[in-house]
Amino acid sequence: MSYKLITVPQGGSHIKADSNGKLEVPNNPIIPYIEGDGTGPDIWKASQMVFDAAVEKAYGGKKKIHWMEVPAGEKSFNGNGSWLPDETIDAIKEYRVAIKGPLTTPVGGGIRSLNVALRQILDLYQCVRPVRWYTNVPSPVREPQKVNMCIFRENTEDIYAGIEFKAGTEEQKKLREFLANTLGKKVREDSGLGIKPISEFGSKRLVRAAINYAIKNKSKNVTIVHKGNIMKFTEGAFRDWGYEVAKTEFRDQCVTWDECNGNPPAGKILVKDAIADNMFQQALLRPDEYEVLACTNLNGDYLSDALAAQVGGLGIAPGANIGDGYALFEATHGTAPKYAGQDKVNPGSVILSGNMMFEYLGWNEVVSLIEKAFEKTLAQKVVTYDFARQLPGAKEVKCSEFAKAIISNM
Ligand SMILES: NC(=O)C1=CN([C@@H]2O[C@H](COP(=O)(O)OP(=O)(O)OC[C@H]3O[C@@H](n4cnc5c(N)ncnc54)[C@H](OP(=O)(O)O)[C@@H]3O)[C@@H](O)[C@H]2O)C=CC1
Ligand SMILES: O=C(O)CCC(=O)C(=O)O
Ligand SMILES: [Mg+2]
Repeated sequence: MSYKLITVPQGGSHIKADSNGKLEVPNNPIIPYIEGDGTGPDIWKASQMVFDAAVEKAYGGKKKIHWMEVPAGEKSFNGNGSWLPDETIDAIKEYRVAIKGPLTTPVGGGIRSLNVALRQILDLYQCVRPVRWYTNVPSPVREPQKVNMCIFRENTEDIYAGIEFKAGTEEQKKLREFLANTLGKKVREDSGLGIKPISEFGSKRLVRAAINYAIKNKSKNVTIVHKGNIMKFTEGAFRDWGYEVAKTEFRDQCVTWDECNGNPPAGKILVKDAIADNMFQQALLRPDEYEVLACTNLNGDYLSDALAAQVGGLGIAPGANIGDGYALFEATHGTAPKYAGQDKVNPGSVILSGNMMFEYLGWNEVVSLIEKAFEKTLAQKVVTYDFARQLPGAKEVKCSEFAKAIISNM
């Protein structure tokens, strides 16, 4: 495909998929990236430095990523008048695997989230966010080493579908009148209205992905997180469809809580559920009893930041948006705008998101190099401001310096 806004790097090749959907990764893949808004450019620069150094170190020049910038967000709007050009979507589809920095979403008006739009348009239905603790990282809990969970957040539905009507508008009036006259449900005249779609298809494919991950990683349990006592036909249905997947598609591998009273036979994955508010306290009080969490979109969003806090904060919270044959890696956090341009924030989040990308590509030598060098740098107490402010004896470094320290530890 030819592009007007995007320069395709010379010397790179496409990542392809075979007829079973298995990725075929060349030694010189072209990988699209979005540097992001706010602190995005600082973090991206630092992360890219680490990725290139790790690939060079692991393969001595035999493999190399050909990075291809694709426009999105403020930089794109200022350059070409579009927040999210079609070319960006086309390029991510064409090249299959991409990585991005955070993009700003205004509150209460203005454009809808570009981050959410990318997930929906590309049908990246799994938001995968692993949460674990690293030695020396300051944490507000006594035993952060007990936190080792992976959030699977449904990424395309729920209130993120963007079906909302502002109070005082003609659309709101029509919907309110329909609710009152046809369905007998009255809401206050001055209400904003939102619709929360949760489908059987969307719920089942997310829970299926979570259970497959649990099988692959030998996890002992999968918890379906929902608010089904209050939102019976959305959150409650998510729970029921989740159990249905476990019982019908993974009968040999899973046992549900009800079937074994919480004591699964050896070798079986325990599938249980938790009402979301309880899940937040369970995560603090009994974190080691939870490994994989399958969540609706909003619950997963809230839980992501809360769990990240338990292991030190958003500065090292990685993530991936994954669909069938396509993936877009990105940190859990946003643009942290007050630190923009200061070369200050922790790039660990994007570095670890990149490491999830290398795992997805099967470049395991790079994964291991980055992981070990990252751990070693933290062990030396060389950290950015977020950890330095709570870590006695720490050496505080800038975002770029943290990246250089990781490279020197490879
Ligand atoms: N996927 C995406 O692109 C996302 C985009 N956003 C968007 O980002 C914007 C800002 O959102 P906001 O709610 O402030 O949340 P942010 O995640 O941007 O920041 C919240 C706080 O988290 C800490 N933090 C975030 N990133 C880092 C980092 N790399 N290193 C160290 N600390 C970090 C900072 O804490 P402290 O102040 O304590 O130093 C920061 O003030 C909004 O427009 C929002 O919509 C939000 C989430 C995801
Ligand atoms: O798109 C946004 O601005 C926020 C998204 C978000 O918080 C998330 O995906 O965790
Ligand atoms: Mg969030």
